[in-house]
Amino acid sequence: KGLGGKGPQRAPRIPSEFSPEERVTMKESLKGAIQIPTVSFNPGEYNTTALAEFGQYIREVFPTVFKTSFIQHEVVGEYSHLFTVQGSDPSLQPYMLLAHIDVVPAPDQGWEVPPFSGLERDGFIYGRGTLDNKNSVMAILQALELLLIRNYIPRRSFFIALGHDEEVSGANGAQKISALLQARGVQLAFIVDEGSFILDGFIPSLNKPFAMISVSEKGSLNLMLQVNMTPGHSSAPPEETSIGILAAAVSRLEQTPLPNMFGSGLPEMMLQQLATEFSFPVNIVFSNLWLFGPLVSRLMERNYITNALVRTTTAITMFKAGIKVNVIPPMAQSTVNFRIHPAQTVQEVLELVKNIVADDRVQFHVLNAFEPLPVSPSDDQALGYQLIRQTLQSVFPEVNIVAPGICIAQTDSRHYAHLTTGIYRFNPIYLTPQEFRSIHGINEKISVRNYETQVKFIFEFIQNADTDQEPVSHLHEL
Ligand SMILES: CCCCCCCC/C=C\CCCCCCCC(=O)N[C@@H](Cc1ccccc1)C(=O)O
Ligand SMILES: [Zn+2]
Ligand SMILES: [Zn+2]
Repeated sequence: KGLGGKGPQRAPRIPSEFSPEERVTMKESLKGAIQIPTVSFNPGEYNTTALAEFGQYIREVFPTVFKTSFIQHEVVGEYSHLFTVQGSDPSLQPYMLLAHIDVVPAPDQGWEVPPFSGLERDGFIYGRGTLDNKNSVMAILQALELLLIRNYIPRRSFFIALGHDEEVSGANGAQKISALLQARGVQLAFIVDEGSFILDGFIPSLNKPFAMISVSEKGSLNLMLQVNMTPGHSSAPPEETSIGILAAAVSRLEQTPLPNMFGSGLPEMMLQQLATEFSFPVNIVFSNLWLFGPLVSRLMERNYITNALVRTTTAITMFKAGIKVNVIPPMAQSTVNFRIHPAQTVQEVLELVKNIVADDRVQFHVLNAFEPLPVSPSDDQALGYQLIRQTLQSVFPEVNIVAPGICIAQTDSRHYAHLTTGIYRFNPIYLTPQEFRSIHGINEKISVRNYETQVKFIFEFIQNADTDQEPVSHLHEL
């Protein structure tokens, strides 16, 4: 399976071995990046001082990247960065590596060390952005810097796009870079972005980690529900108030999960691929989903993470109402954030929601919506997927399970969907459920070892992508 054949004569491969000094520089550079608080608060509302400082910082720590003649660097939307690395063989279709330099806010409360300190403790570097997503920003540039120092010249061109507002929609970063590339007529072989990991301990009876490469991404719908009622004196209240009506409506939504879509796509494919790794009887259950599908589907619902894989989720995220203690509230508003399963559309979700609320007094306002992303290929012919597999095999020989999955959050890659059919969301680092909770949470941290291996992975990946071989089909014997 995978990439085959021996290509024509080419430059010798550069081994992914780093000196002790390089390893120290690598981790210190990441710490410095964490110390710059590139926080996004709201669309258009960022720490612009920090973003500008970050632009200077990468120039300082990756000087070779910035002075190499075959690399063009452009600042887009004021703070995002686009690198065009010109390969020596124009017949090879370019690809793109994505990451984002902004982070979500991190109040000090609850952190073992201040979130923008970048402190190292017990082999871990702490801080906002260590997993989401300065690790990728720095690892991509670090791997390229180290390759260039070793006189590497790529055969296949590639882009590196570093957005500055992914955490608040990507409208000024990724969307502008995407428009620029489209205007230049760029079509990409594939994209690699954040969005999944080598998952360790997510499935109770699976005792080994597995790499989940997300080949699709959930959509979203932010819906504002509003109820207007005539205001008046609270001493003679009406039977129902705008608050009561709206609270009942959102409660109905919370109590009525949208349909379980298990049976229509990727999670089943993932479990089938994992089946042989489980012991009896789980292996039998997962390899016979035609029979045990309903049982597995119910089990998936029980855990809040696997639940997010099988259905469109409903999260009531905002509620606003009332103006004074003794005034019947004229208006109540609530925002509900739906994450749409790839087997559904925005319109279908909207219809379902209206039927659940079933109250004409509730008005619906779509604040914004994004359709789920198409499923990228993960077969033997899929270059991006196969390159990730191949690189995993050499950098993580202990990880022998690779499966396609769904990204339950949204990534900047969605803004580039018209440039390629192959979008792969994968960070080459181990992640436990506890570490998953630290993303946007507290005590986000990365082990120095994990970070070094991420650099190694990208160092290898860039070289692997120089193949001119199309992935070969696996010949099945009859
Ligand atoms: C059986 C196996 C279980 C597997 C479970 C899956 C485990 C999940 C692993 C990784 C998911 C991490 C995702 C990291 C990417 C986070 C990206 C993000 O936060 N995006 C924002 C973007 C956004 C969108 C709209 C407005 C503002 C920001 C998001 O989705 O909210
Ligand atoms: Zn992110
Ligand atoms: Zn994030």
